[in-house]
Amino acid sequence: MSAPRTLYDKIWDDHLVNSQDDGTCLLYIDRHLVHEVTSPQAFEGLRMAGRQVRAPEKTLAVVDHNVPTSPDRHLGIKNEESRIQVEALARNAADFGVEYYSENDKRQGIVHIVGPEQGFTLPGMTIVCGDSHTSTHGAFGALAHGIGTSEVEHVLATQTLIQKKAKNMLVRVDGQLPPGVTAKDIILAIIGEIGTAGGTGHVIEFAGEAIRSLSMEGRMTICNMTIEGGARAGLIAPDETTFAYIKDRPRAPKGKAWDMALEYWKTLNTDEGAHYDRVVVLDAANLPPIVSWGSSPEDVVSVQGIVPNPDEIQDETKRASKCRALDYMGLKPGTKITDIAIDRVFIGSCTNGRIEDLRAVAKVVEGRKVASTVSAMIVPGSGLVKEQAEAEGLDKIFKEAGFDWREPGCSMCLAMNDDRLKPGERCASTSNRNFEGRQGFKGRTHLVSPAMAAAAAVSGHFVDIRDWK
Ligand SMILES: CC(C)[C@H](C(=O)O)[C@@H](O)C(=O)O
Ligand code: SF4
Repeated sequence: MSAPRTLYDKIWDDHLVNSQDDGTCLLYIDRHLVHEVTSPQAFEGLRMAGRQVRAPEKTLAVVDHNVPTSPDRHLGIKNEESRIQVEALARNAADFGVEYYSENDKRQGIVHIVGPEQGFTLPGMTIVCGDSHTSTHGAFGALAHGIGTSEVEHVLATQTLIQKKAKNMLVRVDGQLPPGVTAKDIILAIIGEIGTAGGTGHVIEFAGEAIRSLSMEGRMTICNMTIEGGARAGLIAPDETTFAYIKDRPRAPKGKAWDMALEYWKTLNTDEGAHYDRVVVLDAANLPPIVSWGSSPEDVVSVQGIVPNPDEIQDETKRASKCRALDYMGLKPGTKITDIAIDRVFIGSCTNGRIEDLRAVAKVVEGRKVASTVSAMIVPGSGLVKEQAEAEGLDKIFKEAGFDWREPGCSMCLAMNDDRLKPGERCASTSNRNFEGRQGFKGRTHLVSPAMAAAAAVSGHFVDIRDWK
């Protein structure tokens, strides 16, 4: 009998091409997603060396960060820098024979929403993208790493990646989530607990009853933000929920190939007695809706809580950084979270820009109006999410409530396009990062779930979604 292995160990072993005495390994890569921000130099490197893309059929390119989300974008991208980046990806994809979704293709969207949607992301695979939130794909039981531009070039040229094996960490979430509490609240609570460096050097596997009960969309939200907890990747073992999501997707295996794949996928779970280097346990039943108050995703508190007082922090450096965060956020210790008024609402991103997120928003805002003091936008994560939402009439609910209904892209998640906060503006956002300037120079971001963002849009301040009638 071989030693019991974790899910991470198994995927790793199945992809190991070479391993050196110092731990340096070469991994085979099954899927490579490419976006416009981190790929131009990589393609340029290939061109200069006279090399080809080794496996174009395992590579998929899509524009997301720089695309405008205004309805007139088919008329062309006005911002010159953005236009140049987008055009470069279109040209590189054509030159190297890589499939490409332009901003006018309805399959276009945020790279981490497009991969799963197309069935390009499958269990047991190694998946890379020049983007930190590649961890999202771990929701399918795939080992998904964000990589840098020089690694993008390496994968394009060789379909392999140089890696050292990470440690195994288990985050088990027991019990059932109370009504109104979501996957977003689970992951924000976990990061609050372990800190943004808590997962450093580890791949985190999420397990437990609460994780098993989540839809694929919720699981993607969890794995998406694993990277904010410092981990190298997030993983959730595939199960019937996973297989049902994948079946009949355009790129999913069909017929006999499906049966064979399914047989393999069912082996993708951690063996009884396998060793984890670290284990964290959380109880879902005790989780409240969570709101971030600072400029790091670990700065979180219950919606029923108050802005914390940094004076109570022992460590001097940490105290100084939290004081700075409060100053940046324009908040005073002791302020009730529900007393914080907001100016903007952003619903979207690869964390929470999928159809279930939009349904959750529609449920909260149907028949109501966005507060007169708030400007709110909803940005579907892909053209297919947009199409589905419109087929269900969600766009009408949003527009009647006073939301701006946009075209798909990263949008105000990171303000690399026209969507951004003005200095001092305070935003309830369903995205994953609240760093200084993330949503615009001097913009103030509070990370929340879609339902919490929707309720804040209507109320003009944070409210406890559990009290929503
Ligand atoms: C632009 C890109 C490289 C970046 C990332 O790596 O995550 C972005 O997607 C982000 O969310 O900050
Ligand atoms: S939506 Fe935000 S987090 Fe996701 S890839 Fe785009 S910029 Fe990065």
